[in-house]
Amino acid sequence: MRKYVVKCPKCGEVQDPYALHCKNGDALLRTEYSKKQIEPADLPGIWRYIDWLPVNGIIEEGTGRPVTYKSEGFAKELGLNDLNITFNGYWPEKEAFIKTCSFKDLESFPTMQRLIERDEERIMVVASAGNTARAFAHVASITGQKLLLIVPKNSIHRLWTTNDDTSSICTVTVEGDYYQAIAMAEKIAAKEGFVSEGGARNVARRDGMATVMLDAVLTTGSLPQHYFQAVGSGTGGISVWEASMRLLEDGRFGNNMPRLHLAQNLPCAPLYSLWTGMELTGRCPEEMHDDVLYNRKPPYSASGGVKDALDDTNGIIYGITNKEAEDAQKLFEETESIDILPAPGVACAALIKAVETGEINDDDSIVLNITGGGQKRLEEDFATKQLDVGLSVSPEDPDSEKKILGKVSEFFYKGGY
Ligand SMILES: Cc1ncc(COP(=O)(O)O)c(C=O)c1O
Repeated sequence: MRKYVVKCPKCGEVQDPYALHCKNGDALLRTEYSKKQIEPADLPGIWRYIDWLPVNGIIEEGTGRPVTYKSEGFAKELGLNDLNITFNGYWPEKEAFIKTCSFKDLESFPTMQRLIERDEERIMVVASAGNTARAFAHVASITGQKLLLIVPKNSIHRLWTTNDDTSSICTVTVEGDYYQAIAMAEKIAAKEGFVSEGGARNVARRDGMATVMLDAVLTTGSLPQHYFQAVGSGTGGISVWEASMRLLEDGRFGNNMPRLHLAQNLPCAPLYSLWTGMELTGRCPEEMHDDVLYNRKPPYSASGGVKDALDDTNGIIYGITNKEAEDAQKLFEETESIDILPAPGVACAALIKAVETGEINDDDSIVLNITGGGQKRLEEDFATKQLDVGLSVSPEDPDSEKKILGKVSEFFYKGGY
């Protein structure tokens, strides 16, 4: 029996396991695993959840995974009795070993493993506002897979690594925002010799992020009533919804579909705007607490996308101001004694808001996804180095594609391709 099939949730047709689109429409394809009850494996990192990852082997160096623990400090501050934190980052005292300090490693490792299983020789193209690029650079520096990163110029401070060998990574910056980096990456990925990692449409990325809910539920023993996360594309929200469906079918963790509480950073909050119908104006992404949360084209209305996830879970989206996010981040860091990235500060603020508005009760079971943290903690243990930028292009430059292809040829093939 096959370990899994990739199916369209709308038309029900089984598709090629590596397909990114349904032949019959725009739905996000979904993995269906033969094994209906998950058994944690004695493997490092997220591979512990290999039963529900669309891979057959593992990358052993990928030892990071989400770690769930019951909050005391932050919970007490908010008056909550069952707040569980799923921490994605570096915090060895809690056995958290994600060395890029964000949950994007949960996506990059299974995606890379699938490329290996497919004997993929082409150059993988990744567009990112920073944390995703760092996660893909990390795994590529381990496996040696050729990687072209396309990132907005103002995100380069996030492109650091703890690994020495970065010879398989070519980095290009775009003078523009994340959307312009995505648009450029799409053009390059469509050319011969390149492969796109697929973004929200890649089941390996989503099932990798789904391990947040798997870890939370296997640690606490039951599906939570509420799940909080800061979102840009909302892919993490879709992923935990899909994980919850599998856990419901598993049958051992209760009958409760967790309610999604997604949080966006105002005023640059396209998902919040789509969901509320409210028009927002502001200088985006400059005016944000964390610009990794700005995605101008999130997968909202496609079948199996963010809207379906919210509808099915009676979900809610919060609009969070910079001040609210800053205060919440500070409170979390002080009460839990670990540094976190700015993005999860937005999720912390949403949780505070939910308590204040009565969306949740003191005794409700809650999972708070800290999507990134421990960077300061990591710097105590490891030296980090910035990735070199090979080229900078402007989206207005009609020769930008040509320049990127020239750079790639020089970087990987010494100009000979
Ligand atoms: C730390 C962190 N949290 C949350 C998000 C939002 O994730 P998504 O765009 O999948 O919704 C990102 C995106 O890059 C991130 O880096």
